[in-house]
Amino acid sequence: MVKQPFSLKFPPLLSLSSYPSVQSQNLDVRSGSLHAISDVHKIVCSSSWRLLCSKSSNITEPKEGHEVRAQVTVRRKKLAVFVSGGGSNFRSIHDASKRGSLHGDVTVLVTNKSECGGAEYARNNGIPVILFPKAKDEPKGLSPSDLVDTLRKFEVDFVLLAGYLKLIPVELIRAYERSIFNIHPSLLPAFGGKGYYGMKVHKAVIASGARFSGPTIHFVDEHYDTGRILAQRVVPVLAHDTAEELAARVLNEEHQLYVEVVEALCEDRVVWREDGVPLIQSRENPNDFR
Ligand SMILES: Nc1nc2c(c(=O)[nH]1)N[C@@H](CN(C=O)c1ccc(C(=O)N[C@@H](CCC(=O)O)C(=O)O)cc1)CN2
Ligand SMILES: NCC(=O)N[C@@H]1O[C@H](COP(=O)([O-])[O-])[C@@H](O)[C@H]1O
Repeated sequence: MVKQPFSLKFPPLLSLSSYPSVQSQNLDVRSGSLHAISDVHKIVCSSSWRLLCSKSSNITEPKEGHEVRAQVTVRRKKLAVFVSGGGSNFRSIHDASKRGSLHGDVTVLVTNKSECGGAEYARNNGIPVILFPKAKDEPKGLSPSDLVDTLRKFEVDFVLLAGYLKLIPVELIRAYERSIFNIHPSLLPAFGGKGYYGMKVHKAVIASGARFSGPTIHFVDEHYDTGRILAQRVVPVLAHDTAEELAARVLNEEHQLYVEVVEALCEDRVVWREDGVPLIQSRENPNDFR
């Protein structure tokens, strides 16, 4: 679950102890010197930040103008990805996990199309595949509460929808509060909702005369595409674009954007502004949010 590590009041207070997955005993900080701790993520704190740490740590207040670098161990996250088609976003996320840029692992794939490209890729990479919901003509399948129980057994932290075309049931929404995300191929709230998926989205964008489009990543709530927007990228819609050309341009940005967002999720860098808007804290500069 995306916790509220701190509310964004300036000067922002970074309370490590509010990071649920932080083991403060791994905190070993001296101004200017860092000790390598496996799976370490550095939080650079300039003097404008006050680092409130758990009692057991021995952080000293930064001298004026000094940087304090805190190293904390963030627990590696477990990811469930939901697909219905080719799974190129799923593969991008899995690639980032394998190359080490993403502090998490895809531990299970969920699909309503057991023979789709994403499911085949998962089976070829040793990732368990779960069918949900079953097709009407299939004998038995998981109920929504069975699905929740199964994801709990896999100790899933975040649920990532990537081209999944069925409505996520409210049981899962409630069980994974603020922990289910979706990527949509338009600049929501435009061109979203029931009936807007795949090429239908790009055809509607072109027909509308819109000059820009791009992917949106948002929190998932009970309705299609109405959850809080977390990240977007913009691409031009060219005068003579076909839907396929626009789709390819948007998809290229999707692959990069989803990896960036999931990296932030796995490093506990998603925070909530006081008005309820979620923000992503920059990995390089903790004073930078977008
Ligand atoms: N509870 C939620 N479930 C899902 C969401 C969501 O935001 N909340 N996002 C969708 C993904 N999506 C857009 O990003 C989307 C997918 C499918 C549809 C749609 O109209 N589906 C058709 C059925 C299509 C099919 O079975 O082939 C329909 O429901 O009639 C709209 C938007 C994933 N789930
Ligand atoms: N409304 C949902 C929707 O249209 N999702 C879109 O399906 C495609 C899946 O591609 P992929 O299977 O190659 O990741 C992606 O373009 C994604 O934005």
